[in-house]
Amino acid sequence: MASSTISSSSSFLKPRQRTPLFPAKSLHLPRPRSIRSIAGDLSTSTVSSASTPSAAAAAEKKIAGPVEKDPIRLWHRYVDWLYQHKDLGLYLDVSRIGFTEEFLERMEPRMQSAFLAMRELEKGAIANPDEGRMVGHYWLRNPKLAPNSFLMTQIEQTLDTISKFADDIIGAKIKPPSSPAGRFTQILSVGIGGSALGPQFVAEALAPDNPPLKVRFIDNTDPAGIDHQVAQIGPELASTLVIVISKSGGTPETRNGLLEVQKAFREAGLDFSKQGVAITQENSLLDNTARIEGWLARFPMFDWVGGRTSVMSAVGLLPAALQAWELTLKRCLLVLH
Ligand SMILES: O=P(O)(O)OC[C@H]1O[C@](O)(CO)[C@@H](O)[C@@H]1O
Repeated sequence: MASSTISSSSSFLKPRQRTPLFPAKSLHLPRPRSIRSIAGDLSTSTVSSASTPSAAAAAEKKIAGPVEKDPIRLWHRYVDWLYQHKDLGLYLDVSRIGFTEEFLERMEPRMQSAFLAMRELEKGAIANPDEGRMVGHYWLRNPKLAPNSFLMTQIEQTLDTISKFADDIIGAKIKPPSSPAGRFTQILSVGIGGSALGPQFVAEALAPDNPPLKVRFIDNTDPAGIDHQVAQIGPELASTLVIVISKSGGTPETRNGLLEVQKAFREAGLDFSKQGVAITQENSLLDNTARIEGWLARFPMFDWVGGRTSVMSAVGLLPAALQAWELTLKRCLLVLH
């Protein structure tokens, strides 16, 4: 989501003479609902901010006008208010929602302050005050949007490292030490919640039918589930790349999965460190474990990327690259951007 698109609302939402409220790409399409239910929501939000029942009723009148029934007036309202985003092929008809002009005027300052907050957020404001963090996952899709050159370089260098590592794994320049296949054939992804959803999305939605490395997931702490995955891998454990993903690096469920997998490696007489990869924040427990044990590779998870929005970080892109998603990583970023 580029700043330029957040703030440039005016060309998209009619009427063009009025001050537009909804910017092109910040609109979230509601589920199809009846006009009355939407108008009802508007009334409810007003009621909650009004102090007395009569004040609430008055405010309700101002915000939610009657839904237009007259076909000519409705047509003009439609022409005025049809929202079009030609690039996205998106049309949204808000004309049948019973909002009034006064409602729009009252909302304008609130919307402008929301846009301002969004612009600030994109420029790197601390948007997560509890943890003192920026929120910048969209910089991953276009590093030039990052608020400073350090972050931009960090994103670009990580991309290059992911590309090279994936090429080396697929091209068998980096091999598992004891595999009869002489190359990695499987990925076992260990991580839960936000650290599993991105790789699962990539595997389900983007990977080709027969990727060079097939992927399996340990995404909860169920011992039977973990055993099941390990048993299904069987002798191919010797050619399995284990990617352990945890932003915090300390999630107990993920650590349980890791310990179980490491036990399976020991029992099979395999050296886990030659097949283990960590994706985590620098200096986390997982990062330190991987560094001290000398794992095959470590990739960063930036503190300004939330788990559930991490698919365009190493969390999603390393599995994507290893499954040879047909586009190169940079092209894929371009497409998603
Ligand atoms: O990536 P981490 O730090 O292991 O965190 C995993 C946990 O964090 C979340 O992604 C978000 O809180 C949860 O879904 C999950 O339980």
